[in-house]
Amino acid sequence: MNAHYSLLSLMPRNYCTQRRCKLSFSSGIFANSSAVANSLRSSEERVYEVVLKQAARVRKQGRESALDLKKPIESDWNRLNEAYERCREFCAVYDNTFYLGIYTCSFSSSVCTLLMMPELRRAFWAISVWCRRTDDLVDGPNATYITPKDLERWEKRLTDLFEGRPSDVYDVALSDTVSRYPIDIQPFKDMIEGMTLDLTKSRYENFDELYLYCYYVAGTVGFMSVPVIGIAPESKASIESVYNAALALGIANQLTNILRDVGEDASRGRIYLPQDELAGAGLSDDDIFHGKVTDKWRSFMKGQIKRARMFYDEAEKGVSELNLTSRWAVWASLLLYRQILDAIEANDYNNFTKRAYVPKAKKLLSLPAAYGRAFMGNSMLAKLIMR
Ligand SMILES: CC(C)=CCC/C(C)=C/CC/C(C)=C/CC/C(C)=C/COP(=O)(O)OP(=O)(O)O
Repeated sequence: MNAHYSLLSLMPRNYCTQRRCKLSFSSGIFANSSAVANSLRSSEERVYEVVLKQAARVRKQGRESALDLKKPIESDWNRLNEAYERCREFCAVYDNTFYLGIYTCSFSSSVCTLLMMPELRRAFWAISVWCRRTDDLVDGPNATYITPKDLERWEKRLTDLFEGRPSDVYDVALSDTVSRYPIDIQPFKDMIEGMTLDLTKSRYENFDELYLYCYYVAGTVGFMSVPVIGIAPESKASIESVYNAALALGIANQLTNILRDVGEDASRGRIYLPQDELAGAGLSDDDIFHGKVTDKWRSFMKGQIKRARMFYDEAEKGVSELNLTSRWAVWASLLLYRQILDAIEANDYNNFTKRAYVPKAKKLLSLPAAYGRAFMGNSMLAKLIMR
């Protein structure tokens, strides 16, 4: 394990890799194979390149939410308002979803959306709609008919809208959003890549593979969001560190999602848990398909939950660097989604037949807690009161 550490720390500039390495290895549960460490480096390196690319773009256009208030001609305003309104309606229909949890938050899209400024909300609606439509290609009613070729077409549409040639009303809104904020196309392309994986892959050999998948389907959302939210003008943090935290939140959310949905995914023949770690815990695919909660399973789950929490801890470091106006919403989504892990524990790790969920009352209680974190900062006192 130490050898992997030093190998990884030899890499120049790679703040992310070294930090993530700690995240992945410090619990000591995932450190038994050099193949894991080597491939871990490659996934993280790949993702870190996106962090650098995004940070360079933000540096060029400004750290704060770079809302470009250029006024289009009046008829465009109407067209745009109509497009954003359609996105809002679309999001309302998908009320229970988590995409950009900061405004959907599963229990009431309106509550968390209201925590955001109106312009930001519109941008998030547009991004959410695109993410949801992308996800629906492989998870929606037509999923069985979707081929990699269709995803290629979807990517072509994406390029078009980034170049100002939207194909439909939802794309009109997103095309406007990406022209106003320093949003790079790469996370969007990567999300499509994640959907391609969902079409072709139902097992993940090790955490390195899973990490990349989590980046594709959820870390990307963090990269799409921060350019809209913006970094607080008073923040001294590097842009890269804020993007790392955003990435960590996406990964944490997705890991939580995976741990919550083990039974549901298994019923579709999918296992998103690292195969080598399952084997290391003396578990097999069959154990998952049979869905029996044993001590082996509990102990395996404890390790997985511990790792997810480490990603949340990593994410926490960046939330306070975001623009104050949106911090509350991000805290709310973080605190809410993290509680799903507590719910899995409360279910005695039965994520085969029991869905872990956070009761409404608890969710509501998270809002003042999030408010405290956002406005009282990260002090020990705030943490104690607000947990
Ligand atoms: C921390 C910092 C610096 C910034 C925040 C950056 C943000 C907003 C990151 C959010 C990332 C995010 C919300 C990713 C979505 C991940 C996810 C698990 C999506 C799953 O969605 P659904 O499958 O609809 O979930 P539910 O099944 O729970 O409805």
